[in-house]
Amino acid sequence: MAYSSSSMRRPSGKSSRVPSYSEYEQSITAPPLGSSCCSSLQKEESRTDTKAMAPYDYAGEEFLSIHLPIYEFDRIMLAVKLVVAFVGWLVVIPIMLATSPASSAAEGKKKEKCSSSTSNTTVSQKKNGTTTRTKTIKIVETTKKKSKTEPNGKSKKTSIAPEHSSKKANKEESEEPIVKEVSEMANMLCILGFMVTFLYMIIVASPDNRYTTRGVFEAPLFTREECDFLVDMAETVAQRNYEAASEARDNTTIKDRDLMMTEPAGWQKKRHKLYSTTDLNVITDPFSKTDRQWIKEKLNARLAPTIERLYGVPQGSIRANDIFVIRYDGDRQASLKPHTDDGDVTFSALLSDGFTGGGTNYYDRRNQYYHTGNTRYQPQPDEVFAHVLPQIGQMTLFRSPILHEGVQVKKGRRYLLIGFLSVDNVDPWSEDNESTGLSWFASWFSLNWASVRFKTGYSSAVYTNSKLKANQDDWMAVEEERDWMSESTYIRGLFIQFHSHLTMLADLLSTHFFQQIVAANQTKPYLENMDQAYARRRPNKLPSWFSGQQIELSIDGSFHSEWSTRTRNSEKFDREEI
Ligand SMILES: O=C(O)CCC(=O)C(=O)O
Ligand SMILES: [Fe+2]
Repeated sequence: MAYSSSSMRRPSGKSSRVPSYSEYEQSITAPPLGSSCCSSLQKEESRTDTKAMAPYDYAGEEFLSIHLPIYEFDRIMLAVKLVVAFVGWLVVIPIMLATSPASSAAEGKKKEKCSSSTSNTTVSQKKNGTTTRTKTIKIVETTKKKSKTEPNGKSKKTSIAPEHSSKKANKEESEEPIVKEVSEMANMLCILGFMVTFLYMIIVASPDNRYTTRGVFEAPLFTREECDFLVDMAETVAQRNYEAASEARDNTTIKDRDLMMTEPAGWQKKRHKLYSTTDLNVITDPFSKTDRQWIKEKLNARLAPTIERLYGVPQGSIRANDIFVIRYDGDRQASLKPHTDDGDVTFSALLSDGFTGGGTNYYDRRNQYYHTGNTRYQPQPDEVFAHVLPQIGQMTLFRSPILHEGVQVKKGRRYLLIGFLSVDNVDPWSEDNESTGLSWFASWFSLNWASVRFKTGYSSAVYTNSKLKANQDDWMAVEEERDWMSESTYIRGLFIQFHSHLTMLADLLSTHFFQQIVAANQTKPYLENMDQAYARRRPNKLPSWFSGQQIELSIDGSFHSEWSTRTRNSEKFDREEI
């Protein structure tokens, strides 16, 4: 079975409206499954330039149980629809709505004179003794002097031309302009109509929103054996932490040493300030270089292409804010309250089974907005739109602003590998903030993305402000360091308003759904397929899973801060070269 055979690309019975795919397939020659290149770690030399690759050549496509958008094609269609909406609302409909002045022919002539001598801005007219503001658009109809003129002064044969061409028309002696006018009210309605259409298309009809805002997706990430391996890896790291904490005398040499010594020993308990989990971060906790390499290769081969295919973002635009293993125990930390994550996309892979309870609840927050004034509104159980209890090795992928909670584990242990990911429009590691190739439709025109960026803008403004205040005696005097964002509380206020309103819009307008994109019983062949494809053709730009965990980008794409984890561990970072 060749993985890229065209008949396998789409599940049978699904519409195939994608001309671009046939081109993609022609450019791919795939060795059959089971050929020798199975280890992604050993086959670096077999990787070839990916420039010839199709943008959405996704190895696991044959296992998909849903029809994913063809982003390039759909975005072009969206752009075409936006242009049509623009022309329709702002040109065609105003022309259709334009009427001749309802006044007498003589008055009409007077008006013509007036209009031809003024630009197409608003003018005032005296009507019944009152002054009314009129005419933002004028449409000039020209007629031959000698042509038959109807009693109402309208020409039988008319040609419609915008007002700016009236000069030309006037030059021709034989022509006499008749001005049609669009009332201010009709104009406003057209502009409003365009704005509503524009927002509808961007919010609801864009592939980047339709499939991503409030959808929760499930797909395989690890085999059972790999999950066991990861759990062992995490417990070994915890053991290392515990030993180091035992040797240390107090909290000064090891942060939160006392907590580290409490059960489960060696696990962090206060790493996340607001919604603390019992966890181990792959960077700041002592995972070995081999451990990290192993995780990185799996994420490169399986997670990155899935995110790219699902959300329509280039792999090089993905950067992890935080990747960690989390542990719930029925008799210790057993749950996590409803919250949203710090990033654009979250992945969460289940690494264990044999526990009771657990799973993740995803909330539809729409009701929350109807409880106006109740800022402490608690999400209600009936607002859960998905309770996801996957099989071991399966991951869920969702946009981080979706409200979710870790459901209480009643008995046993539940381990997860979790990542909060950012999708960047500039490459933070390039010298000159190079573009990552992220489309506008997947970024500023995507409600979730834009909403998260505005939050980043807010925190970067607050950060800059507080840093300057802390570091400078007279911070107001440090002209060159102050930036426009840190200057104004209004700007910061605006950022936070944009953030919460865009999140609210996405909550209100998006379809909430859960979708298993690859069936759990396909885990083995699916993962093999993904690994082989990765071994054959590694993309030019890969996500930044590790180094990216320490930085934040400000809204304009420049670096704005380092996480304390980086600051505390800079030596280790340099040494490990991750
Ligand atoms: O336990 C879960 O499934 C959710 C965990 C989570 O949301 C988090 O760690 O941010
Ligand atoms: Fe979370």
